[in-house]
Amino acid sequence: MDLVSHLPDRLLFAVPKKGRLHQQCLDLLHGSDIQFTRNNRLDIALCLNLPVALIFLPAADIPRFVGEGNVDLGITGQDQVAEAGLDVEELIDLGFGKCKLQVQVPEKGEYQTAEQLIGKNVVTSFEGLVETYFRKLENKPTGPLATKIKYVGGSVEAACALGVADGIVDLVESGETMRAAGLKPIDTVLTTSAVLIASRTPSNPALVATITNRIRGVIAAKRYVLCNYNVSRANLAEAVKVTPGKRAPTVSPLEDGDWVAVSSMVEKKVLAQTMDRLQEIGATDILVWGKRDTELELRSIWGEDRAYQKRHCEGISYLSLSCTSAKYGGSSASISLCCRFISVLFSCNTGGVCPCISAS
Ligand SMILES: Nc1ncnc2c1ncn2[C@@H]1O[C@H](COP(=O)(O)OP(=O)(O)OP(=O)(O)O)[C@@H](O)[C@H]1O
Ligand SMILES: O=P(O)(O)OC[C@H]1O[C@H](OP(=O)(O)OP(=O)(O)O)[C@H](O)[C@@H]1O
Repeated sequence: MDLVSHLPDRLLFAVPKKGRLHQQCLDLLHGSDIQFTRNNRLDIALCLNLPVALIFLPAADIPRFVGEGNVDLGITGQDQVAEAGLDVEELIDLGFGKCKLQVQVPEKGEYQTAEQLIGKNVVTSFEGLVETYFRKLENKPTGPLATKIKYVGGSVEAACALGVADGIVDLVESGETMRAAGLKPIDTVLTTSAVLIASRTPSNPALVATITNRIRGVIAAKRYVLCNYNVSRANLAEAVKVTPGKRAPTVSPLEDGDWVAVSSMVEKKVLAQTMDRLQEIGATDILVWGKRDTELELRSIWGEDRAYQKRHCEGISYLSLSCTSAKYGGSSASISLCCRFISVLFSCNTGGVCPCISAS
């Protein structure tokens, strides 16, 4: 098919061609039934079931193409949108690609605050955001800055060790890269996650709305599970407070007039606590339906600060978990289970103790 002559009829949708956001974007397109086949080495793919052409671009270039109206829709990081400084419409926070743009300095160095970097060498891939940051810090709205901001395209963390920088500004997720480079954070410039963005002048607003709604549905399905349980009418008000749903729960009468069945959407990250609470209230027959998301569920067990643990789980099917729980008389329990069935843990209150994890 002649790609170029087919493009004008189609809504153009830019997705990152590589890097951290690439695979999750492909998963999102798949979940939204946006079907395509991408020929080897081609950065354009025509959709088979919608008048859409996917354009595979570096994440950093996507805000420019969308902001200047050449492309209708795009997925990239909020950091890239802010860095480009162009007017685009942010339609949905997609909830992945979460990280922070941080000021980092050598762990054992002389700098403890960002102010101490004024007049020094700072290396980054985000020149625009870093200039804005130091303008504020130096209280200099216009004119040349005292701080020397130097651009590098990648491996920013190496700049201090190489003697090019006194401090750097770069993206941090788990913190492993910076720790390994002997750096520590001293300030956060912004927090970011992946977003769906649209041009202010899209070629086909109705199709933009259709795709946006499909993606919103996929995101909701990833974030929520459906929780069903039975509860006595006497405890219904309390149970509804615990499971208010997205809008409201569905409550159906049971043949036993004193009891009702409740069906409600629950955010995965609070599912464990929600199930514990429902049990305390006296709900029975608690069943959870929905796609499992191991990363989210692990986070709900270990908490955000244990995010690094998740790395152990990527690409493996089985985990060994052990935890000491007051519920089990302070004894230690070890189990191996398939990632897909990790939700089994939800029925096991870990008593706030962090389980250990290892791949097996
Ligand atoms: N460690 C990270 N964790 C989560 N999200 C990240 C991380 N690093 C980058 N991102 C997000 O992904 C976007 C693209 O960054 P990435 O470094 O993957 O792009 P790239 O430069 O195109 O790829 P590559 O680094 O493979 O050349 C960033 O703008 C940010 O929003
Ligand atoms: O806090 P962490 O989880 O360690 O992640 C942070 C690293 O991830 C990004 O780089 P990436 O690996 O995408 O490569 P790059 O340096 O070439 O951009 C970022 O630039 C950091 O180097």
